[in-house]
Amino acid sequence: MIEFKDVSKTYQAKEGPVKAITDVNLTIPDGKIYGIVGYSGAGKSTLIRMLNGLETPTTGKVTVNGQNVSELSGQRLREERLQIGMIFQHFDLLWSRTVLENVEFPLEIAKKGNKKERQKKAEELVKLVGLQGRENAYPSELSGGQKQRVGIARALANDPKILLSDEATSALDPQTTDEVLELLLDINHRLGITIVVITHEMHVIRKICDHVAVLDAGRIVEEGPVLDVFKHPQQAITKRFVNQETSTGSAQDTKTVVQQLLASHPDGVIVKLTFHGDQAKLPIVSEMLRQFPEVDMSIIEGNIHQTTEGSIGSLYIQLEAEQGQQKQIQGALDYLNTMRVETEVINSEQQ
Ligand SMILES: Nc1ncnc2c1ncn2[C@@H]1O[C@H](COP(=O)(O)OP(=O)(O)OP(=O)(O)O)[C@@H](O)[C@H]1O
Repeated sequence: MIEFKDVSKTYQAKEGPVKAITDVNLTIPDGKIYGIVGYSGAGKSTLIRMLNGLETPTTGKVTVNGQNVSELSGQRLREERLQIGMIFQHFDLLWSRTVLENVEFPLEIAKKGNKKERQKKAEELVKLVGLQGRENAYPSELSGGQKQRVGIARALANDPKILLSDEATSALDPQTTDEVLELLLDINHRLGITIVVITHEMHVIRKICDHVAVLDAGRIVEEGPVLDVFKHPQQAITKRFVNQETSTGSAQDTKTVVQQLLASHPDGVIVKLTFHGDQAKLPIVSEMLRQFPEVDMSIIEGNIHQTTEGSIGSLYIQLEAEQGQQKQIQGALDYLNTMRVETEVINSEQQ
């Protein structure tokens, strides 16, 4: 388990003190994939560098598996660091070494086994990350995704209990990002390793994390299971992160379509529906239309995303009914609410 207890960190810069982290309390249980999301300068790197003793808290305590990291030094700190693997945005590979030799490197540093044993271990890891056949390639001959796979294999060489991922997919294109994220998920499932993911992309959080903490100007402003945070973001900054993800078209596109629809169908009611978990798989909307046949529906925009805990989706619809049948629209909305679909009337002539 990883624990941050009342942790603050102030750097002494030339221009004066810089408060990078303020009063952070965080518990990361074993075996979970825990995301820390924040914009540039929020303090993400500082936070994870305190986990392996690369930074020490100014006040408070960081414990990893019951051990206060700042109390460690010398050999004990080196041993503790072997329990923590790390992957980086720019891979940080050794360019003059082959794939296999890069993966062997941390084993050499830790003086583990003989050459043959190290090679065997590295071969297993290269296979685990899906790079068999490329053992003798040099980093310059690999794609970005393949380089990050080498980075992951190297980070796992000393069988760490924790893997820290610092913006590990930020330099990759969307498809390669997803492939690397799938690999991290697979490694978490297969090895039971705890993964701490630092990112500025909510997509990364949604794809693989169980839990998320939102870091803003050095403080954790929101924290919880990923699905809960996506469903009910509390803080403005969290809403911004969630909106990065849950809107397929741009907000402006949706607004334009809504305005056009209202101009052409002035009786319309525009509603945003939010579905989560199993609701997204149920035929709730078709059942609503069966129960309220007087109501016509047009779809404006919709999207659905998968999280590790289930799906979350939003659908913008327009509901219309003949004169005298307006009550049916309210009935339809009430029906959706009883099915625990969140409804938000975003524009209507009746309002
Ligand atoms: N060694 C240092 N000396 C002085 N200030 C620092 C130092 N390292 C970081 N900072 C400052 O601390 C704050 C947090 O930086 P940090 O790198 O942890 O943020 P971040 O969220 O990881 O941002 P980025 O993604 O841009 O690296 C920033 O204001 C940064 O300028």
